[in-house]
Amino acid sequence: MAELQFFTGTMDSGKSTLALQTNHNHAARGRSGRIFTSHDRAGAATLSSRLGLQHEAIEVPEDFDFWKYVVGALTRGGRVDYLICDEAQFYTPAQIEQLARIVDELQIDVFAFGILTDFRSLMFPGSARLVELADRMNVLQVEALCWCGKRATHNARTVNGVMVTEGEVIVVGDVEQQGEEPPDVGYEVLCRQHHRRGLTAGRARAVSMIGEPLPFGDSRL
Ligand SMILES: Nc1ncnc2c1ncn2[C@@H]1O[C@H](COP(=O)(O)OP(=O)(O)O)[C@@H](O)[C@H]1O
Ligand SMILES: Cc1cn([C@H]2C[C@H](O)[C@@H](COP(=O)(O)O)O2)c(=O)[nH]c1=O
Repeated sequence: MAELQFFTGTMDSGKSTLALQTNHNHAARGRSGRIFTSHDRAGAATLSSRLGLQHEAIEVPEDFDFWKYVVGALTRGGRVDYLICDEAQFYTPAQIEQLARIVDELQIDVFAFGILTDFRSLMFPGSARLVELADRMNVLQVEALCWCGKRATHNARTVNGVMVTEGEVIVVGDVEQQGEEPPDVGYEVLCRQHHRRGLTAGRARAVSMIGEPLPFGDSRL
């Protein structure tokens, strides 16, 4: 039986790497797949992983119709065994419904990868529909970590190094690496407590460097 599977985790938890590995393993067994993505950091029509791998992909704009695309490919005599769908948080709920229909009516496996919540910790509409419709939901095993060492569960956005909670939902960007200058718009993965309190690594560092003795010790961070 074909399945709609949703692989989710914070930014930088290995989703795109897993998407490329999944494609590799299925293709190595002679299965024929199609790779889709939307707004990848590496540019349009590319699925890229921070481990350095990348693959050509089909870009998914808002008006793209998965059902029409797959039925068209099959009608022209093509073979489609599975779909890899990266950055699925950016797909519309209607597109997620098309993916579920492809699984049910065409018996084609769909592997979708994406983050669950945006920088405000609200679900992306596409991810919410995936949670509602997926046969199986898998949380990535490699834990991305908050600066405090706890498992990171939330994606924070920073503008000039300061965490923000207002702005456009879609802004392509990357997590900052240690020691790097903060970019104009960047992201940082945090535990819930530090996301809720707006306490990024940079702010925690600044607070702990204030000369005055802290009334409650470091525990207030
Ligand atoms: N230099 C590195 N050495 C080993 N692992 C790395 C390195 N750089 C990134 N990674 C791994 O790659 C993961 C990010 O992979 P990626 O597929 O781009 O994530 P996602 O698609 O979830 O944002 C990191 O969590 C880390 O485990
Ligand atoms: C939280 C959040 C993220 N984005 C963007 C930033 C990146 O370009 C992608 C996530 O990619 P990754 O492979 O999972 O690292 O999403 C956004 O547009 N809006 C947000 O709120």
